[in-house]
Amino acid sequence: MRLHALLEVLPFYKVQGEGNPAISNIANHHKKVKNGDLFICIKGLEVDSHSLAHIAEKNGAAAILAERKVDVTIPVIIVPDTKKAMAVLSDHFYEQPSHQLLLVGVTGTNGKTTTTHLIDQVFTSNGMKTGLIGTMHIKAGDELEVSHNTTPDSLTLQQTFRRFCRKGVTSAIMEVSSHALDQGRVHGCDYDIAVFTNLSQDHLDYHRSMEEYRNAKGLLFSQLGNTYYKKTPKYAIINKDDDAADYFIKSTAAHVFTYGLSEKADFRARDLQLNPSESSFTLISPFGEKEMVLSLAGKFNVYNALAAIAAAAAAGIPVEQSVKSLENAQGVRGRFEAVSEGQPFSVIIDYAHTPDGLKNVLETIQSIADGKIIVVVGCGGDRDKIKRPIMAEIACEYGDFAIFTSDNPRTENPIDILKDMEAGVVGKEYKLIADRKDAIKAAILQAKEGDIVLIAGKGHETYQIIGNDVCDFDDREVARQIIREL
Ligand SMILES: CC(=O)N[C@H]1[C@@H](OP(=O)(O)OP(=O)(O)OC[C@H]2O[C@@H](n3ccc(=O)[nH]c3=O)[C@H](O)[C@@H]2O)O[C@H](CO)[C@@H](O)[C@@H]1O[C@H](C)C(=O)N[C@@H](C)C(=O)N[C@H](CCC(=O)O)C(=O)O
Ligand SMILES: Nc1ncnc2c1ncn2[C@@H]1O[C@H](COP(=O)(O)OP(=O)(O)OP(=O)(O)O)[C@@H](O)[C@H]1O
Ligand SMILES: N[C@H](CCC[C@H](N)C(=O)O)C(=O)O
Ligand SMILES: [Mg+2]
Repeated sequence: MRLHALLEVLPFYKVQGEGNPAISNIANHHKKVKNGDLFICIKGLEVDSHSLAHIAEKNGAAAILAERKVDVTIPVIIVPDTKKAMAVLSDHFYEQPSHQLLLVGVTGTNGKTTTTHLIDQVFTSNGMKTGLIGTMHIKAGDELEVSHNTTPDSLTLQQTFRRFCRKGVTSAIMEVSSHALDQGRVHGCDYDIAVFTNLSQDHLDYHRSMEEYRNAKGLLFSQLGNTYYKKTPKYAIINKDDDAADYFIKSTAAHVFTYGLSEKADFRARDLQLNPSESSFTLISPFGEKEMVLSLAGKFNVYNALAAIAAAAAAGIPVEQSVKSLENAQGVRGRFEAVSEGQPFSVIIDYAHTPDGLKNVLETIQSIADGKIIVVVGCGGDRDKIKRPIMAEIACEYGDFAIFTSDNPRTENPIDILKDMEAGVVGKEYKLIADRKDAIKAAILQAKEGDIVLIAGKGHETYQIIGNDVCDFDDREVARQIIREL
C-alpha cells in the first residue's frame, strides 16, 4: 500500500518532506523496523521514541508518523496523537480484520481470563476455530505465543487479528483491560459481544478514582453497536448483581443480556450448591431451565460460567450445548489450582491479586476447610498502593494465619510494600517474610493435617520481577519442591 492510500483514513495531518513510498508494514519499536516500514513514534511513559526516528530510518523505514518534526530525510506525517492514529492506520492497513471475526471482549476487575477461557471452550467444543487474547497467552487455533500485556497495543492487536483470519479463525475472544480502553489499544475493534464481569478496587495508581476506572471500562460498551461498523446485532452481557451494572447497561446501544444470582437476571443460577471441586445449580434462562454441574469451585466461577453461557447464547449457541461444554470445562492454570504431592493438607495456588479476588477465594476456601487456613500473600510493586492494607486485612480476617511476602516488587523496596500491607492489620497475628520462597516454606512447614495453605497473587506466573530483573519463580514448582523435601 502506498503512503497516501494508507493516510486516507486520517482526518487530518501535516507532512514534512516529500514522496509517496510503498509501505510494506508498520512498526512501533525501532528494533522491529524493516525495509519499507512506516515507523510510528510514541511519547510513552518510559520512552519517547521520537528520539529513535533516525535509527528507524537507518533500519530501512520508508516514512515516519510523529507528533512533531523529527530529524530524518524520509517523509514524516505529523498528527496530534500518534497512539490514536496507530489504531486507525493499523485497522486500515491490515484490512479491518476484526470486522471479519466474531469478536468477543471481556472486561471487569476479576474473572476476565477465566471467562474468556470458558467462552473459548464453549466455542471450540461447538466446532468453531477460535483465537484467544489475554493474560496467559495469545492462542491462534492450536498455536500459543506469550503475551506481554493482557490486551496488546493496537498495532500488535490488528496484526494478531490479521493472523487469526489467515489461519481460518472465525471468532476471537479477548480480555480488554481498563488500561487498554483508556489508551485506545482497542480503538477500531468491531466487537460483536462485550462482557462485564465485575467492578471492584484495583489500579488506582493509574485511574485517579473508581469513577474514572469504571468509565474506562464503560468505553467497551459505549463503543459497541457503533453504526460505522458491520450491521449485525451487538450484545452486552452484564453482571446484574454488580453495583455498576446499570451504568454499563445505560452506556450501550446494544442488546443486553444480564446474568447473576438475582431473580432479575436473564441468565441466573438457582439452588446453588458449592462443593470443594464443583458447583451445581439450576440454570434459568430465556431458553428454559437446566440442571448443571460445573467442574469449578467457588461462587465467582458460577458467575464466570453464567457470563460464558450468555455470551455463547448471543453468538447463537444453544444453552444446552454450552452447559454440556462447561460441564467438561477445564479450570485455568494458576486459578484455584491444587498442588498435590500426597501431603495431608491442601495447597492452593490462586491468582487473586485484588481485595475482591482475595476475599472471594478465601470465602470459597472457608466453605471447604476442615482445619486452619494459612494465607501467603503479597502485593505488586509499582501498582495500586491503596489496595495493600485492604488485602492484608482480608487475609487476616478470612484466614487463620497470614504470611505477608513479596509478589512482584518491581522497582519498589519489598520492605516498603510489606509496611504498606501491615498498616491494615493492627492487633492481628501475622508474619512478614520478604523472600517468597521462604514465606511459602514457612506456611507449608506450619500446615497440619486438614489445613489449607493458600498461595495468592501470582497464579500462573513463572517469574518474579525484582527491580528490573525477571527471575524464574513458579509458586506451583516452589510449593511442590518444598512438600517433596518434607
Ligand atoms: C502503564 C502502561 O500501561 N504502559 C503501557 C504503554 O507503555 P508506554 O506508552 O509507556 O510505552 P513506552 O515503554 O514508554 O514506549 C513508548 C514507545 O517507544 C517504543 N520503544 C520503546 C523502547 C525502545 O527501545 N524502542 C522503542 O521503539 C515502544 O515500542 C513504544 O511504542 O504501552 C505499551 C504498549 O501498549 C504497554 O506495553 C505498556 O504496558 C506496560 C508494560 C504495563 O505494565 N502495563 C500494565 C499496567 C497494563 O497495561 N496492564 C493491563 C492489565 C491490567 C489488568 O489485568 O487489569 C494490560 O492490558 O496488560
Ligand atoms: N468473577 C469473579 N469475581 C471475583 N473474583 C474472581 C472472579 N473470577 C476469578 N476471580 C478471582 O480473581 C483471580 C484472577 O482471575 P482471572 O485471572 O480470571 O481475572 P482477570 O480479570 O483476568 O485478572 P487480570 O486483571 O490480572 O488479567 C482468580 O484467581 C480468582 O481468585
Ligand atoms: N494485571 C495485573 C496483574 C497483577 C499480578 C500481580 N502478580 C502483580 O504483579 O501485581 C497487573 O498488571 O496489575
Ligand atoms: Mg486476565
